[in-house]
Amino acid sequence: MALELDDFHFISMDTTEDMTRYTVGGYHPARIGDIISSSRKDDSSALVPQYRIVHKLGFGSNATVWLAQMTDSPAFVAVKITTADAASTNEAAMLEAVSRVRTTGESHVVTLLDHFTLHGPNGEHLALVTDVVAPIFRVRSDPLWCKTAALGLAKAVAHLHANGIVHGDLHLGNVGVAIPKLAEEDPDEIMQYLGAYDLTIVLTSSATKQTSSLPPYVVSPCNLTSFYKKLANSDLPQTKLFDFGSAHEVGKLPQIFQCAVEACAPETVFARVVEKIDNPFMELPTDIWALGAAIYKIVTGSPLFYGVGFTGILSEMVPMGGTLPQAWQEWWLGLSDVPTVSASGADAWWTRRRKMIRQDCANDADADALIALLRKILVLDPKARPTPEEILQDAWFLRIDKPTDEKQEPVNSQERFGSNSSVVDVDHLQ
Ligand SMILES: Nc1ncnc2c1ncn2[C@@H]1O[C@H](COP(=O)(O)OP(=O)(O)OP(=O)(O)O)[C@@H](O)[C@H]1O
Repeated sequence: MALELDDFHFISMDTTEDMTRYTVGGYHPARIGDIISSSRKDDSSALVPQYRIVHKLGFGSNATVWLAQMTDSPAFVAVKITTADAASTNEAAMLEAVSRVRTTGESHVVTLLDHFTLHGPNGEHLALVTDVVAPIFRVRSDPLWCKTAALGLAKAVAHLHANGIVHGDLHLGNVGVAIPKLAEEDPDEIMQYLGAYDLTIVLTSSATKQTSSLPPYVVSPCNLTSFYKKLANSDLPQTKLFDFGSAHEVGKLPQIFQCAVEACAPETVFARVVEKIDNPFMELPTDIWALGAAIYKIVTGSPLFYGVGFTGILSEMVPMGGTLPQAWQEWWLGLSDVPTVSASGADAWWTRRRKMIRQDCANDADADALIALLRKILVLDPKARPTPEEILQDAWFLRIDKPTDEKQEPVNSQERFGSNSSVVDVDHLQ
C-alpha cells in the first residue's frame, strides 16, 4: 500500500508511528535490514557491536523500537531508537543505575545490553539495546498467571525504589514478559513465525518533499503474542518493566513529564489540572498508585478508570478513597453535584467493582484479598500508601488459590468500563 504523507497522519496512527514525526528532531528513518552501531555507517570498525534491524517491535511518542540481531550472533535484541529531541533523556543512566545493583532471584527490569548515539538525517538519537519482551496485556492468562505477573511488577518497583529511582510512567504499556526460550529457537524459524511484513510505502505529494528525513515505508509491529504463547506454553511469567524515559532520582524532576491517564496518581493529576503545575514532582508513592492501577488491570483486563480523561478522573478518584485530603477541600466543595465523601461511600464503590474483580480471581476469598490490597494502595493521601515491601508481604500475594467453580454472573460492558466507555487505549498527560 502507498499513502501520501498528508493522508498518513489520519489513517495509520494506530498501527504505526505518526509519520509527521519523521523530521529533524524526530524519529530516525530506520529500514528493515539497516545495520546500526555507535559509529557512523562508513566506519567499519570490527570492535563496535553492530545490530541488524529485522522487524519492528513497537513505537511510542519518543521512540521506535526494533527487533534486531547482532551481526556476529544470531541472538535477538530490542533496539529502542529515541527521537532526536528525546536523545538527551537519562533513560540509559537510569537503566544502568537499576542494573548496577543486582536483585536476588530473577530481574524484573529489562537488561540494558548496550547504548550508543546514532547519527542520522534527523539528528542524533539515543539507541538502547535490551532484551526482547512480549507485551503483557496481550498475553495475560489465568488468575495464577496474573498474580505471578503482578508479583513480578511489585518486585520491579521494590527494586527501583530501593535504589532511589521513581519510574514515573508505570502502566501496562510499559510492562512485558520475558521470552526466555527465545535464544534457544532457530532464528530463521522465528522470522518465519513472525510472518510477512505489513509495509506502507511513504510517497509525498511532491518529489521535493521526499527527503532523507522520511523512511521509504513504515512497518507495523510484529506480533510476538502468539509466538510467546507457543514458547511459554503454561509457564508462569517473568514480568519485565521497561521505558525509563520518565524515570528520575527521588527528589528530582523527570526530564520528560508524561503520565498515562489510567496510572496517574491523584496528587499528580491534582497538581496538573487544579494547581496548573507543568512538571509536578512525582515521588515514590506515585509509582505505588500506578502499581495498584496496574495490578487491577492485569487481573481484570480493564483499566481502573475508563474514558473520563484527566479532568474527569479526579472526581472519580475521590469517592473510591473515602477521605478527602485537606488541600483538596476547597476544590471539591467548589464542584457542583458531588457526593459526600465517606467511608461508606467508598465501601459502596468497591462493592460495585467486586463483581468484575471476582470474575477474574480464583475464588471469593482470593477476590476479597485482592480488594483489601487495592484499597490499601489506592488511597488519595500519598503518605498513607504502603511501601513495595509491605505490598510484597500482602496476604493476596501469599495465597495460592485453586480456581473454584463458584457460579459467576457474567459482567456486562457497563460494569467493566463504567458509563464512559469511549476511550480505548493508554492516554497520556504530557
Ligand atoms: N524490550 C522490548 N521488547 C519488545 N517490545 C518493546 C521493548 N521495548 C519497547 N517495546 C515496544 O515498543 C513500544 C514503545 O516503547 P517505549 O514505551 O519504550 O517508547 P516511548 O516512546 O518511550 O513510549 P512513550 O510514548 O510512553 O514515551 C512499547 O509499547 C512496546 O510495544
